[in-house]
Parts: sequence; structure tokens; C-alpha cells
Amino acid sequence: MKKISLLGATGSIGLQTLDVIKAHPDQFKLVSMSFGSNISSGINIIRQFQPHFVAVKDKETYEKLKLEIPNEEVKIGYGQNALIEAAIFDGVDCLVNAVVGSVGLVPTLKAIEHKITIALANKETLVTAGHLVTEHARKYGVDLLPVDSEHSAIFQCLQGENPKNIERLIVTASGGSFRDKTREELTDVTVEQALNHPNWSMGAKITIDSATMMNKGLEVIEAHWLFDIPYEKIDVLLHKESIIHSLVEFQDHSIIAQLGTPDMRVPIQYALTFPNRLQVKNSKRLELWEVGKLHFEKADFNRYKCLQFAYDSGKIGGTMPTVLNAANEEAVAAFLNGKIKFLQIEEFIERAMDKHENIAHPGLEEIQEVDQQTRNFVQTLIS
Ligand SMILES: NC(=O)C1=CN([C@@H]2O[C@H](COP(=O)(O)OP(=O)(O)OC[C@H]3O[C@@H](n4cnc5c(N)ncnc54)[C@H](OP(=O)(O)O)[C@@H]3O)[C@@H](O)[C@H]2O)C=CC1
Ligand SMILES: CC(=O)[C@@H](O)[C@H](O)COP(=O)(O)O
Ligand SMILES: [Mn+2]
Repeated sequence: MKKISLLGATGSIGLQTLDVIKAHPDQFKLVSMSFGSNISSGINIIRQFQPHFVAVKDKETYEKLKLEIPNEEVKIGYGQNALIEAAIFDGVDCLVNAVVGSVGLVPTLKAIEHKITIALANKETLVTAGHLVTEHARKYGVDLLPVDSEHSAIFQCLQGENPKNIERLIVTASGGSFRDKTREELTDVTVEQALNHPNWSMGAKITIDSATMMNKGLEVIEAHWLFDIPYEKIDVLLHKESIIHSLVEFQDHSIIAQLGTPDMRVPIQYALTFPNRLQVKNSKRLELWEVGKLHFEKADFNRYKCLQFAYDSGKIGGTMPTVLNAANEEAVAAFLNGKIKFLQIEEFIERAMDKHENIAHPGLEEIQEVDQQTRNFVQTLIS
């Protein structure tokens, strides 16, 4: 029985992780969890899965939850320390990090220190401090198992292979909600239009990131750290069907790919059951004859400036990816709240990067300072 801690239980990945846990009660037990402020969903989950510990975002949510869930049933906490307590709760075997944003960084580092396997969906953690997380994982001998569909695909393609034979990673991209629009047509797009992803149903932030192509940029940085591959050997390939979830080319020019219908329960479950595979309930089998054609295009770095910024920040290294991520988080939140226009997301990221004096080998405190300073700077641009 694998004891699971799930951070971000009320989110898109969180709920799909709960589907996997529920489908295999003989394999998994939820022992601790966190959510932000979606209290109705949180209460449902607590009642159904009866975790021993629950962390919520803030005191207000905590007070409301205490009224609904008598303390003797479950221990409740709030804030960053509670998120860490949930991540390292007594007996946890695997942490599923499914929160959104760099808030997931410190809980991940603490879980690694407690030799807890990490199933990582929260890509912002690796973008913000990939060098710290991977160094920590090596030092404590902890596996970082990818949940992100492209990285799960690459991980699956690498099974049985010698990493020395990798020629390049090919990360596929749907192109997002505005893939058929020119840059000129992006001037007045709405939040509602941006949230209409062509292939996946996901949380709001990642859906906007897909539309700006920042999601793919974050995924390039994520792949760099997860698989220790230089940026020059990580390509992005536009593939509008999102059926090939990514590919690996080896030095004999063989390309291995992982395909499937768009269903995040597959990579979630693979991370939790690795190296075994279990059936995924009601998952739709991919019938290629039904699909007919698959389409591919080269990524256009002028059309998708955020992709360029991500490569630039990854190659610069140091605290520049921290700036990229923090600026993106603040700008996307402002766009979702109707405070800025879609194209201002990339504008504010570029200005934050231009302004930043890079720190080459930052420690955790420097990263946290740069993260906060970047957020403060972007807030001055928004207001
Ligand atoms: N959704 C998908 O298909 C995919 C997602 N990912 C990655 O997985 C991560 C989660 O994505 P997704 O599930 O879409 O996100 P959602 O927005 O759907 O869910 C985010 C979760 O994190 C919680 N949360 C948000 N902010 C905070 C905070 N400050 N403190 C504590 N908890 C917080 C939310 O709580 P609440 O809602 O209760 O406020 C919710 O439980 C992201 O990093 C994303 O990039 C990667 C691949 C695919
Ligand atoms: C499901 C998943 O992993 C998301 O990252 C999704 O792949 C969005 O991808 P695009 O950025 O290609 O639209
Ligand atoms: Mn992805």
C-alpha cells in the first residue's frame, strides 16, 4: 500500500490523481493533502478519502474548514508551514505535487530531505530552482517522477535506453487556444477565448500558458532538469492533435514516441505505479485509423515570444528562470483577473528579464528573494 500526500487536491491534476487512488484502493491510500480555498471541493475530498492531515492556503479557509470538519476527524493547518507538513506527513511514501506555482518549491525540497519520492506535476518548482531540486534529489537519492504528459512520455521512451545515446528530446506542443491566430489578431483576445484549449481540460493558469506558449517554454526547462539534457538538444514540435505526447531521438536517428488519447490519468498513474502499468478506468483507447492524419509544424519563435524567453532564460541560468516564472505567474494572474491584455503578459516578462541582474549560483534564499522582487516589479507594471 503506497501512502500518498497530494498537494493541490482540488485542482485539475489533484482530482484526476484522486480518480487514480480511488480506482486502485488496494494500491494507494491518501494520508495527507492540501488545497487552496475551494472549501466545498476540499470537504468532499476529506469526507471521501479521510486523510489524516489537511493544509489549506490561509487562515480564513482554515477557520471555515474547522467549522465543517470536527478536529478529531482530521488535523488541519494553514499557510506554507502546513503545506510542508502535508508534504512530509508521517509515513508518506510518495508526494504528488499538483499545486500551481512556485509555492510548491519548498515542500518539494523538504519531502526530498525526508526521502519521499516526488511525482511532479508542478513544473514551476523545477523552473524556479531546478538546480536546487535536482541536486537535492541526487544528494538524498530520491526519484523525481514526471507527471507532466510530455515528460512522462519522454520518461517512458527512455526506459531501457542508455541516456548517453540520446541525440535530442522533441517536446510536442498543441499551439494552444490561439494557434490559428496571427500576432495582430491577439490584440484584443479575451480571457474566455484564451481558456478554450483545443485538446485538454486543465487549470486556468496552464491553459493561459499554453496560449502564450510559455507552458512549452516551462516544459523545455523542466525537461532540461529532469533528463539532464542541454537546451541545444531540446526541440519543440507543433503537433495540433496532442496525440504524440513527446518523442526521443537517439544517435542512430531512431525516434521513439509515446502516444495516447489526451488523458492525464495515464501519466499520473504511471508515475505512481512505475515501473508497472495498471489499467486506467474508462480511458479511451487510441485508434490511429480513426485519427487518419497527424500534423506537425516547426515552432515559430517570433509568433510565440514566450517560448524564446524561456529558452533564453534557461541558457542564461542562475536566477533568470526564477524571474521568467515569477513574472509569468503575476502577469497571467493579472490577465485572468482582467487587469491586463493578453500581449502584455509577454511584455511584462521581457521587461522583468531585461531589468534583472542575474545571480549565477543562487541558494534558496536568493531564489526566494528574486521571486518576490520580480513579483513586486511586475505588480508596479500592472497597476
Ligand atoms: N491540469 C493539467 O492537465 C496539467 C497540469 N500540470 C501542472 O500541474 C500543476 C497543477 O495544475 P492544475 O491542476 O491545472 O492547477 P489547478 O489550478 O487546477 O489546481 C491548482 C491546485 O493548487 C491549489 N493552489 C493554488 N494556489 C495555491 C496556493 N498559493 N497555496 C496552496 N494551494 C494552492 C488549488 O487550490 P484551490 O483550487 O482549492 O484554491 C488547487 O488545488 C501546475 O504546475 C500545472 O502546470 C502539468 C500538466 C498538465
Ligand atoms: C496535459 C499537459 O501536459 C499540458 O502541458 C498540455 O500538454 C498542454 O500542452 P500545450 O502547451 O502543448 O498546449
Ligand atoms: Mn505538459
